[in-house]
Amino acid sequence: MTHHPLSLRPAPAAHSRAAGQVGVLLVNLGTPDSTRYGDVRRYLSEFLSDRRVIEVNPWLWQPLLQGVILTTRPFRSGAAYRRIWNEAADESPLRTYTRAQAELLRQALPANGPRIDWAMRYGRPSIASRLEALQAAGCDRILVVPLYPQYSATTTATVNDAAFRALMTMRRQPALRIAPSFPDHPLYIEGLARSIRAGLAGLERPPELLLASFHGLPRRYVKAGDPYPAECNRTMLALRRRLGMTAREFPMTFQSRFGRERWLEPYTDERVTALPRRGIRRIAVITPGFLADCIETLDEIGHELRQEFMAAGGEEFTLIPCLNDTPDAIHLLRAIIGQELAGWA
Ligand SMILES: C=CC1=C(C)c2cc3[nH]c(cc4nc(cc5[nH]c(cc1n2)c(C)c5CCC(=O)O)C(CCC(=O)O)=C4C)c(C)c3C=C
Ligand SMILES: [Fe+2]
Ligand SMILES: [Fe+2]
Repeated sequence: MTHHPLSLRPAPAAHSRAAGQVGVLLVNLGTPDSTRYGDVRRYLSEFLSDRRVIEVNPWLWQPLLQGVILTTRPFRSGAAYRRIWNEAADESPLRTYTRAQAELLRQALPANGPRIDWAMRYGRPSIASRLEALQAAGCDRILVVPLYPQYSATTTATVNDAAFRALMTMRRQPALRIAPSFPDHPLYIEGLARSIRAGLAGLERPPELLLASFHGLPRRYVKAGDPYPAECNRTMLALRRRLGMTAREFPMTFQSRFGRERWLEPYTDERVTALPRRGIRRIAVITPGFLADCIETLDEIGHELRQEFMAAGGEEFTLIPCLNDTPDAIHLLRAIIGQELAGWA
């Protein structure tokens, strides 16, 4: 087993011309190139082969993944992506919003400020390709910002892995910083509170229950030390305090269970479909585990969960959007970048 890369890439030619600049790389999860079977399969294969995401012996997991899972799942996921696809730009919403966040940050920052770029952990543009582009543009100091409000080894840590793996092939590496998670950053909480007010403002009758649904995680990972649910709790404590609500009035649940083992509970779908029986027929759902709307929020909540709630006797289902490319999101990212570039910019 080699512990050093065998071929180190030559430093980019432009580097010597304009060195000394600071770069910022925003990174979100990823997305297939299209909704076609082959593209969705390739994307899911990369994602679900990440050993941070699936902690199962690859000798057991890979045959299962490359066999039954990747034969069937891309059809279901492809149909879901087709329902939410941004047809105008021919890309997924997560990609659209991540790019928009980067573009709006560029406009918001001074011309001599840091160079802003964006990448996806799985799919394109890859972290390695954008780190190289930043370096070629003269950035010898780069801040990586994983766009996950709450830390998890399955999301944040694997972004960091990919960034450092890209550096492994460079003879001349940039200095690298990683921004921490921001579960209860005052500007995140403020933005969420404002999005709730805006989301409910247009309704004829207020919902009987407001519920926060976070992406789930196998319980096994939490028992092994993943701090994700503690970070979700920090978001909820701060948001409830900000709104003057109790855990009963504003509960949290976990969505997106995958496979047979136990995930974080309560499960969003079970909790929501039980509500009409208890007389709760108008609900609003917010998803504070995501900075941008994606298949998990727009389709799993906005489409599937809505249908399940209505089929169970629900009457009104309101999905509150993520901060996406709103001024609140840009304000938050500016603050995080400013804070984490201290001493650099
Ligand atoms: C199977 C294991 C998975 C774990 C563990 C997991 C953790 C995790 N994921 C997010 C955020 C996102 N996940 C997204 C999609 C997605 N996630 C999984 C599986 C796990 N996630 C799958 C199979 C998929 C693909 C979608 C599908 O086929 O149904 C996305 C959206 C991507 C998009 O393009 O829209 C996000 C964002 C978090 C925050 C998290 C743990 C904390
Ligand atoms: Fe996920
Ligand atoms: Fe999901």
